[in-house]
Amino acid sequence: MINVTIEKKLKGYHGQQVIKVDHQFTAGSVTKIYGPSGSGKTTFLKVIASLTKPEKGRIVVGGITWFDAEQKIDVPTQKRNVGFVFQQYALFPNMTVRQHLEYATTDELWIKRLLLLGKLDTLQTHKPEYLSGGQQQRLAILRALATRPKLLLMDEPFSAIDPKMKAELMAELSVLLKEMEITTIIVSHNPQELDGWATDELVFE
Ligand SMILES: Nc1ncnc2c1ncn2[C@@H]1O[C@H](COP(=O)(O)OP(=O)(O)OP(=O)(O)O)[C@@H](O)[C@H]1O
Repeated sequence: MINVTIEKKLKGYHGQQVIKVDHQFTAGSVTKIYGPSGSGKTTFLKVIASLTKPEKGRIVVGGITWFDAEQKIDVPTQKRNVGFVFQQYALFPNMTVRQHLEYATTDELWIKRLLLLGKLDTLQTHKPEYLSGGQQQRLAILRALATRPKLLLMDEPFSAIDPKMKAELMAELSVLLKEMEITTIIVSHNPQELDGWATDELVFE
C-alpha cells in the first residue's frame, strides 16, 4: 500500500497553482492519471520519485516513510527503487540498447526476457539515435523495469508506439507487472487506452 498526502506549489505563469493529492495506491494496482496539460501530472510523478519536493505532506510505502515534510524525512531517489519512464525517454546517447539494460542489471536471463518483451532483441547493438521514436520509448520502458522496481511510474509511455505494437506491449506488460507485483502509475493523455487494464484512476484538475 502506498499512501500519498502531499501539497506542492507549481511554478506557473498564471498565478500560484497548487497540486493537492490525497490518495492510496493499493499494492499491485495500475492507476491512470489524467487531466489538462500543465495540471501537474509529471510533477506528481517526480514528487514520488524524489526528483522534486512537496512543501507539505507524507509519502508512506509499505509502512516505510519515504517523505515527511514535518519530520524532515526524505529518502533519496536511488534508495526508493522506483522505475521511471520519462516523457522524453531520457536515454543515454552513447549506450546501446543492451548497455542500457546492463547498466541496471547483471541478470542475463532477465535482460533477454526484457528485450523480447520490447521486441528489441534484434536491435541490441543500436544506440538511441538509430532507433525509431517507438523503439526508444520501448527501451525507456525496459530500462525502467530492469532494476525490478516495486513501483513503476510512467509518463505518457505509449505516445510514440503504433496501435498494434501498443496492444501487444500492454498485454505482455500487464502479465509481467502482475507476476512481479509491481504497483504502477501511468500518466496518459488518452486514458481510454488504459481501459480494461487500469484498476484505479486519479484526475488532476
Ligand atoms: N519542479 C517543479 N516545481 C514546481 N513547479 C514545476 C516543477 N516542474 C514543473 N513545474 C511547473 O508545474 C506546472 C505543471 O507541469 P507538469 O509538467 O507537471 O504538468 P503536466 O500535467 O504533466 O502537463 P502535460 O500534460 O503538458 O505534460 C508547469 O507550469 C511547470 O512550470
